[in-house]
Formats: sequence, C-alpha cells, structure tokens
Amino acid sequence: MVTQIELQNCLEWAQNNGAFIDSKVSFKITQEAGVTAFVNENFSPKPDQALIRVPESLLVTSQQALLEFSQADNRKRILNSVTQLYLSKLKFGSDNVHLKSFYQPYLDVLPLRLPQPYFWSTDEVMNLHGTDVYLTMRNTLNELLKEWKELFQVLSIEHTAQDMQFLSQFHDGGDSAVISLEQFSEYINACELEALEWNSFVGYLWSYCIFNSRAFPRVVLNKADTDSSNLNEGFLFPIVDLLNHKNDVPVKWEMNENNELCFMSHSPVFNAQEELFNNYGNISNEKCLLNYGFWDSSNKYDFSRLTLKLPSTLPNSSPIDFNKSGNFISDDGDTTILQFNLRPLEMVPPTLIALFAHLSKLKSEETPTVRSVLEGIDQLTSVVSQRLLFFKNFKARTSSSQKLRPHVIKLIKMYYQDNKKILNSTVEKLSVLQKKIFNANKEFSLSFKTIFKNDKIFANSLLLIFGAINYEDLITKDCLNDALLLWIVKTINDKNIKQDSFIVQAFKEVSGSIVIEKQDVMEYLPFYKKYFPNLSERIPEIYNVGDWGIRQFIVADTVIDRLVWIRKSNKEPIFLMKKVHDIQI
Ligand SMILES: C[S@@+](CC[C@H](N)C(=O)[O-])C[C@H]1O[C@@H](n2cnc3c(N)ncnc32)[C@H](O)[C@@H]1O
Repeated sequence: MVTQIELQNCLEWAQNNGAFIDSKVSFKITQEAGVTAFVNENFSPKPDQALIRVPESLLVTSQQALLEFSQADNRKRILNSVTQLYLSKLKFGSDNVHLKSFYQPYLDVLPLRLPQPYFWSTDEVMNLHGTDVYLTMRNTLNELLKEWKELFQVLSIEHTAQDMQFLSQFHDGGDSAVISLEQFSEYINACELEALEWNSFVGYLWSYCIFNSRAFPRVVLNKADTDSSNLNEGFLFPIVDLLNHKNDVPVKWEMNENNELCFMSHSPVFNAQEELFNNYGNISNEKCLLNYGFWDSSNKYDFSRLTLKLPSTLPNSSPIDFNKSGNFISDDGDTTILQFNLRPLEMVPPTLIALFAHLSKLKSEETPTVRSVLEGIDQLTSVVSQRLLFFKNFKARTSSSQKLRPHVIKLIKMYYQDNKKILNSTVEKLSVLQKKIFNANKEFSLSFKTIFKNDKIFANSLLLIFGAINYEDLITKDCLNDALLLWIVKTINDKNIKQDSFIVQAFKEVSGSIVIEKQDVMEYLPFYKKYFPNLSERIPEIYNVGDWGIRQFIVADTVIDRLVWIRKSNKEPIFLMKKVHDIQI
C-alpha cells in the first residue's frame, strides 16, 4: 500500500510544479479504497469553481511516450499501447527513462499491488469460473498479449527470458492459441511484482490496469487534432486520479485558458469530512470489478448479462436487427452469440422477449401471436432460472494450499448475490408481464379447467374413463392430453356449439388443409384403440354422436399444437385464439 509520506511527496511535487489544490480538500489513505479525498469543512462550490487545477506539463500523455519510443511514429491505433508501455518503463525501468525522475513522486503513489481480478490468486480467480467476468478476463488477457507482442515487434523490443519461457509452452508462441485464464493467472502470480522488468508482459498488464482505472479521455484536452480515430486515447491526470468514484456525482473536467486541467464538482453542498468523489462514468458493477477492483451493491447502473448461443439460422430468420439493438456479439457461421443486459430498475429488454416469441413461433404463425409470446416468456423464464441456479449454487472453493483473501471472498460473494437478485427480479418481471398479456387477451382464451368445471356431462365421462374425480386428477394421472383430444372432437360433433367459435374455426381450417399419411394413422392407432369402440358403447350419449373416426383426432392434435398454450406454472392448458401480438422494440 502507498504510504502517507509517498502521498505527501506527490501532493507537494504537484503543487511545487504549479498545481492548485483547494485548501478545503485533503487526502488520506483508507483501508477500503486506498488514497481518498475528503472536504475539510461545510461548503457549497460555486459554479465552475475549480477544486483542483493541474498544469498540462504534469499530465502523462502519448507525446511523452513518443519521445521515449520514437519508432512508434505517432501511429494513432497504437498510441494507448505506447503510453502504457511508457508507463511500465517509467515505473519499472532504469533512471534514464525520459522524465522518470520528474514523475517519480507520482509513480510512487501508483499502487504496485492492484485490486483488479487480473492480479488475484489462481484460486480466487477460479471462483469466477462460469461467469461473464471470467470470460471477459480470459479474452482481455489474450487480446492484451497479442497487442503487447505486436507493439514489441513494431518497436523492436526483446521479450524477457521469463516471458519467452511462458510463451514457449504454446504452439506458435501463443499467436493463435487461446490461453486459459488459469494458465495466465498462474503465470501472473509466479512473477514477483517488486522485481518486474519494464518490458515484461506482467509489467504491461500492470500498466494496462493503471491506465484502465486512472486514464482520462484526450478529448477533454480540447486539442485541435482530436478526431474520431483517437477518441479512445487516454492520458494520466495526476492528483485528480486520486479521487475515488461514485455514480451520478456531477463533476466537470475542463482545460482553462492557462493550460491547466481543472476538476470541478457540481454537488450543491459538502459537509465537513464528506468524501470528494470523481465520476468515472455511470458504470455497472461488472465494470467496477474488472476495471477498478471494487463492487457497490447499491449501484443502480448494475446489470446481469444473459449470453445466448444460438444456431445462426434462428436469429437470422428473425425480423429483429440485433446489430442495431446492440445485442449482437459474434457469428462464426454456425453459432450466433447474443448478449442482453438485465437491469434491476428497467423492464426485461423487449428485443429479448421478441427473440423468444420468434423462437416459439409455429410454422402456422407468420408473426408473433399471443400464444407464441406467452410460450416465449415461459422459455425465457426457464433460461433465466437456469442461470439463476448457477448463481444460487455458488460456494467459495479453494485448493488446500491457497487461502482466499477475505476482501476478495467478499467481492466474489457480492458478485454472485447481486447477480442472483437481478435474475430473481427478472423471473418476477417475466411472470408479471405474462399475466398482463394473458389478462389483456382473456376474452380470446378458454381454459381447460373452466371447460372441465362447466361441462358436467363431459367431466363425468372422464370419471368413468380415467377415474378422474377432479381436474387435478387429470394431471396426476397424466391423461390431460387425451382428455383435451376427446373434448375437441366432442365439441366439433356438438350441433349446439357456435360454428364461429375459434376452436371450431381452427378445426375446420386444419381439417381442410391437412394431408394425412398412412404412417400418421399408424402413429395414432394405439391411442385410438385404447378408447374406441369401447367409449362409443359405454357412453354413447357423447362418444357415439357424430364423427369419432381416427382422422378427427389427428386433426384435433394439430389444433392443440396451434391453439393451446400450457401455462408452465400450473401445467394448465389454455386455448388461445390466433391473434397477432406486437412487441414494441
Ligand atoms: C483512480 S484510482 C483512485 C485512487 C485510489 N484510491 C488510489 O489509492 O490510488 C481508482 C482506484 O481507486 C479505488 N476506488 C475508486 N472508487 C472506489 C470506490 N467507490 N470504492 C472502492 N474503491 C474505489 C479502486 O481501487 C480503483 O481501482
């Protein structure tokens, strides 16, 4: 941890070199967040009152980096990488690095041991296995390794012996292999931070993490050369980078006419001893963890990610443009990966509902229908519930040799708990949405439970056939589908039933278009023989009125496919009129 003396030296260095720090602001070192800024007295900042001003000459930018690595030749694409390498050289290199002695007091307050999970022990990292954070870390490290190798090639820098040995484990030196997070983690942990060489991969990773957690975007410097290609270019802003983060805190960073970069807080009032925060952007906890190594359980910008791997044909056939909606991640020709953010304070993303309604569509449905949407919500609920189970079943694990550090276990537990909370609330939201859609379409529905209650003669016949005393018995005796088939054919044969009933209409439609092959008949024969001619003889007042031929049952089964939605929560079959349901995306 940074010491009080190092912090003091850095503040003095900045002030001796023209920085202004308002006397109402002081810095302390805390157990929870390292260096932390506080206000000393109650006050209300005036609009545009700079609490901190730092001359441009104190910033660490790509300009200084290019003086050290002139071979990089101002290539915009790699400017951040060059600055990161420069930072590694400043921190871990010898004294003759450009401006090293000047920046030394600042370099001393950049913590060597970082809280980001890239620097956790292998056992700690393995507790994230199966999460999105785990995948992101693996991908980031693989990308970073490639970026670092390319940079070294451009700058003709040699790798350290330790890095060479690490890379030699992989065929073609890790160029095309995907290195596992476990392998990376073991390697990172094997490197001693105090003895890092500036050109080591772990040195570059340290620098990347410092940059990721402390850099500011170049656009705030108001430089005329700012164009779209260097919007991502960053620089280090000593002193202001000692402020911790809080979402929604109103702050401003601005260059003044004296070429000083200013930090303004637009909070209306401060109380003495209150923390003075910066705002790194309203960020989710996943980003807080990966980029900064902390977690805030009250973060309203938090979300849980739902990653779906689908055969490419499925999303491709849907009318939704997932690229435009921002859900598209990748497609290798066979599999498409889509990602959806589930946010506690927002509704379930309509594109996600629309996708599942599309996946639940029948061939006979050209557009999403009430049935396909309700069915889609059921399917989506299953997927979310499965993910929920993963987060619920988490137990911190460790190999016998390594101890998990308590503050890391706390972070990991918060990660699992908060994801669990979001997924739980998503399941609830889906249930509420499903009820809302169902209730809005109630007049176009008919539940089999109601049919059973109202059609006494039919219900009595089921007592004789299945021994079902009540509706629930049909479920326990597993004869609900047979009962449905019998009821549909009975309804069609009933002269008193309105011919415009949607069930009769659907039956007629199917009956008029269906082509029945011999093998269909063979398939239905066991079912048919189970009941006929027996039923026509035992209960002729129902089962000997009209047409009870096998064809009727084949048609009735297709009618069930098209109209019946089986509510997942209680397995209740409900007839739904075929009706378009628009989802506003
Ligand atoms: C830009 S630095 C801020 C100065 C930092 N406290 C230090 O000791 O150097 C960002 C780092 O500060 C810590 N940090 C920032 N905001 C925090 C917060 N709200 N809670 C806990 N730690 C925080 C994290 O370690 C993060 O990586």
